[in-house]
Amino acid sequence: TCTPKTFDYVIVGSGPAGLVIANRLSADPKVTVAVIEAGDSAYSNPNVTTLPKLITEYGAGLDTSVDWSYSSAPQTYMFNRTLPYHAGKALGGTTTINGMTFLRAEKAQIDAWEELGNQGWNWDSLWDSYSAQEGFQPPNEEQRRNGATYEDAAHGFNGDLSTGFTPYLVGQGFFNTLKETSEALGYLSNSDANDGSMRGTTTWPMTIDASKSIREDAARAFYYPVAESRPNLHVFLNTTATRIVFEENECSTSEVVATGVEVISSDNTTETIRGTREVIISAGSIRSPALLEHSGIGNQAVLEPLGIKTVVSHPTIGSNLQDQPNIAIVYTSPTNWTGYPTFVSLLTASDLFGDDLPGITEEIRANISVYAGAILADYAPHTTTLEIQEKLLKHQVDLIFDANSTVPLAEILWAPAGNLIIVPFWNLLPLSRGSIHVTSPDPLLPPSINPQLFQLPIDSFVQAAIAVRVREFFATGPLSEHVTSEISPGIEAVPQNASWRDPSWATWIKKTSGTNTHPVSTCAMMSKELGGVVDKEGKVYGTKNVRVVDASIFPTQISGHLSASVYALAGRIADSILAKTER
Ligand SMILES: Cc1cc2nc3c(=O)[nH]c(=O)nc-3n(C[C@H](O)[C@H](O)[C@H](O)COP(=O)(O)OP(=O)(O)OC[C@H]3O[C@@H](n4cnc5c(N)ncnc54)[C@H](O)[C@@H]3O)c2cc1C
Repeated sequence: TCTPKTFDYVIVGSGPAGLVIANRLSADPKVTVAVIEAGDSAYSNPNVTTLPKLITEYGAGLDTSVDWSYSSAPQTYMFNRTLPYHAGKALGGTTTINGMTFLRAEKAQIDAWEELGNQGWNWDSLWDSYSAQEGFQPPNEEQRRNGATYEDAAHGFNGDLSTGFTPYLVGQGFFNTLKETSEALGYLSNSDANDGSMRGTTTWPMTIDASKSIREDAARAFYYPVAESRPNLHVFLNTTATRIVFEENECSTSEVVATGVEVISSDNTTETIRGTREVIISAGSIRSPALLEHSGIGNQAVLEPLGIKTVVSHPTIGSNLQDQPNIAIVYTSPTNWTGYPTFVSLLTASDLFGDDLPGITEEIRANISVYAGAILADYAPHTTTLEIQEKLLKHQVDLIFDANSTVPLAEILWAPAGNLIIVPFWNLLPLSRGSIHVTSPDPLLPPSINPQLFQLPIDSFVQAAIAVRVREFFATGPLSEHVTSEISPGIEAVPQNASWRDPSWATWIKKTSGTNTHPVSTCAMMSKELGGVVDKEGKVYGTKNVRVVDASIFPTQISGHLSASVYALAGRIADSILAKTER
């Protein structure tokens, strides 16, 4: 049979965003949809489907065929280290390799998206999408005994995306030990972090189909169930989009019109897949800005030296990258722990800094202009202004450092494993800003990924403040009864009573941290005045029919894990595309 090459909608990328949009648009049999995906199907790939039974089994798909396996640019503020940077390359995108943690965001964070020029974007309106998509499978008795709790009001039960607790949840009383310790230290316990109030110690559900003990990636939720019944939905696998093709109109000064996407197939043939209504880019935070740049949409200072003609000038594309650093404290334990841990403490700035909060807040506020200057100095020329950068930082600081803020700033995972308790943790909301830009005219080469972790010293202070709290947990009963000694960083590297300002913390952190690979905001959805790349419906400013819909358009980083909110954001934008076509 002959494959059609003209569709109403062409979607690049089949991650959670691309597949939600494809699913929703192709529900109408009269509408034709193409999805272009550089990777292959991972339907029966055991590195993808198998649920880890132990934390050491986590990440089977990493650095295999379903991972782009990028590296970061050398990190100026981390002794010039280059960090591994994972991103999924398969039907299902990064949900085929991710940790499957299902945690949405803090309500105030999504409400704040509206303040950045996205009228109508707030927690309550996003909730419709969050809950309609979710098919929550409540925990069984054994899981409850091991710490799984939930609230009905925090979940949807009838959606396509199955969520639930791991069948291998660690027992041996670990969660109760953690919870009692957390409460002894004065932190909240949270019976369900998915209702917009994330703070506290809790267990998290995962994107899994608990009934089959299998990973619920984006394709399993939104593609395979409809694939056979929708001949109007066509997926091009092993096919890489190289640039957006525009209508030739030399004299037009108005919005450019996309007519399709140029692709290279696995057999190395180049062709154009035509989209008569829209081209939707869902290639993720790393490749969406790169694809726009290769198509001539971007910052002229980046494009011109590579010989790429600027079709639409967009100085901020690829800038504003926000990612998180990840590091672990490790203790030995006399107990031999088995099972898969999904235990977390989410702490706010006041939980972290306690009595130091007013002082550090004052220091941060006094330095906003300095921070903005440092960010600008690391950006490509002419990206944004000091005034706008200050405004964006102030918006973030207000959310996090207000004395009554409920926004989690720290995520601490508790992972008992064999005779160890491993505790990865991260500053959820760094103020540092990085960038992703193409460095070659060859669209098959990956862009330079530069998260600029620890560009601003405040970010390592936050990371150190978390570390101090983790040590306090281990020194407090009943958790203290389950550990013998600290093996990372160890008191030789960081003295036992080192405060968060102690330089030994900063040294260890910068020498040892990796990235948490939660990149967002490289094509931010914000008002044009603030340097937004897309409007509140994902449409790229200056184009008639190009949208970006994926994690790259998050206006800000969030305290949840990203996939739940990527699904919901895509669902909401699908609503607005459908509402337009019905008009
Ligand atoms: C190691 C790791 C662990 C994570 N753990 C969690 C977790 O536990 N919970 C959670 O919620 N989130 C987690 N995340 C984050 C989450 O999975 C991603 O944020 C989310 O999948 C992003 O969705 P997306 O649609 O924006 O892009 P992606 O899921 O990255 O999808 C983009 C797709 O586009 C394709 N593509 C890119 N360029 C092109 C091109 N030019 N042509 C054709 N196709 C292209 C890619 O191959 C990919 O399939 C994790 C991420 C990583 C890397």
